[in-house]
Amino acid sequence: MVVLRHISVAFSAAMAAVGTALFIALNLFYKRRVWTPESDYYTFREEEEERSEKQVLVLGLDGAGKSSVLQGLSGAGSRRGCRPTRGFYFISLHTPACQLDFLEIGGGEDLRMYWVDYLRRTHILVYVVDSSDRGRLPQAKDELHRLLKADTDLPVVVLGNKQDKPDAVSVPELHEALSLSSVADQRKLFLLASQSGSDGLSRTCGLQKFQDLLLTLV
Ligand SMILES: Nc1nc2c(ncn2[C@@H]2O[C@H](COP(=O)(O)OP(=O)(O)OP(=O)(O)O)[C@@H](O)[C@H]2O)c(=O)[nH]1
Ligand SMILES: [Mg+2]
Repeated sequence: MVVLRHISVAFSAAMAAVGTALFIALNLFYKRRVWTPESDYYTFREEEEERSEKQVLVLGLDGAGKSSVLQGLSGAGSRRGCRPTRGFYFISLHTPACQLDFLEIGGGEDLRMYWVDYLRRTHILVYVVDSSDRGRLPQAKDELHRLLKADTDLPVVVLGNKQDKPDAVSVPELHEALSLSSVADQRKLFLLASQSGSDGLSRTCGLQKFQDLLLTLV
């Protein structure tokens, strides 16, 4: 009986020792996986990047005023007669909430086929229309609807640009010409008037208002 009791005590002690060792090993492993300063730092960086950099894709027919709008936003002021964008134009805006990365792709016919490829990585689409180019409004509408079909969720801000021109169509006319009423029920869609000469954007839709709207949408 005494021998059996000794064996039982020894067995219990051995089990307790194995359990403790297992507990310490698991604890160390778990801590190393989750709590090392490095993993903490990378998790923080991923969250930080996720939170702080938002992509805004800027599209529209050639000559609509995309680069001029972006120059106005960047504070550089719009250079009248700036050159057509032959590829990309990029600016970043630093706001207290996040960094807005604007990417314009040129509106020339040869570049439009690439537009849809950039929808996937963007948070908002800004579509610029020359309100005074009445002859090309149907084309601007077709290109816009092609993009809307390719991405059915993306928030969209349409800028009816060149409102300073005497022959510019009004915002309600533009709404009609671009067939926006059907779209507005399906996604977040805004139509703003703009003019992008010197401080033009701040005079019409308002730089701060435009920026605030983008920040609510990202
Ligand atoms: N009157 C007037 N002219 C504008 C306005 N915005 C742009 N422009 C002029 O329109 C022309 C074309 O402007 P851009 O900004 O180069 O047009 P874009 O859409 O970037 O054109 P691409 O790069 O070729 O796709 C330039 O001569 C601008 O100065 C505006 O609000 N009013
Ligand atoms: Mg341009």
